[in-house]
Amino acid sequence: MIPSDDNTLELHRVGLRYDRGPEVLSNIDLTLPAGSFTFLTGPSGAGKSSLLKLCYLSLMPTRGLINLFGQDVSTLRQNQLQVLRRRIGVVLQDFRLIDHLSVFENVALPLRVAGKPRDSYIPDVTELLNWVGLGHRMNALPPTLSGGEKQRCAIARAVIAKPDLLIADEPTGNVDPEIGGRLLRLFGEMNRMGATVLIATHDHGLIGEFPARTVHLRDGELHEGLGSMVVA
Ligand SMILES: Nc1ncnc2c1ncn2[C@@H]1O[C@H](COP(=O)(O)OP(=O)(O)OP(=O)(O)O)[C@@H](O)[C@H]1O
Repeated sequence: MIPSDDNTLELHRVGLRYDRGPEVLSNIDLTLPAGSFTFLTGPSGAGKSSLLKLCYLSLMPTRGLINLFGQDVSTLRQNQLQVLRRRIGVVLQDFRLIDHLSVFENVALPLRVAGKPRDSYIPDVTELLNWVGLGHRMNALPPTLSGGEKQRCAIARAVIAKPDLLIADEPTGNVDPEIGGRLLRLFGEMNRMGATVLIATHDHGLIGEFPARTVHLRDGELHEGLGSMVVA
């Protein structure tokens, strides 16, 4: 399989249920064009995290089609899905940091997994950690970090390998507005470099500061919000 250069994500009439429960997502049609920036909003329990899981290929839909980077994901084998997943940067609400690795090693992990030699990435990881305000915590272990520091570490790890698709679930939930604005600029920078960006947030202040397409989930159904734009 030759991975496509088209960073588009398309969901067509997608439905999701957990086990034998009710459908938590119904008939979702969503296209994130290559290089677009989109906010996902909706009340608690509406299905935002579930929708993101479909987008970063942690779950497969129970019906409908998902096309990512030009590939129908239902036709791919596990190793092919793994190749696609490496092109996705993900920030989750529970951070998923590796407790026995330092902040530096957590952030460097995607580059290590990609086979990059350590010497080649030390400057980039150091610069990014300084930028997110974690330069002084580089050697700390995650359990000793505050919630906001963990969040910034998770964001740095998600963007270090310059992903083609960047997905974040409430990425500014634990930081003050100033840091939140700074992190959002980092997502904007990734977007400018070509990444397709999808951010789930309750933070309307953040959306107001950064006008972009907003889609709204309510009772498992998607509604289009503001107009669409690519962040310039
Ligand atoms: N692993 C699971 N097994 C069964 N049901 C689940 C599972 N995960 C989520 N759900 C259900 O799916 C629905 C949507 O949950 P989801 O976490 O996607 O919503 P959300 O919009 O992200 O909520 P929040 O804003 O509170 O994080 C809820 O009814 C939830 O109980």
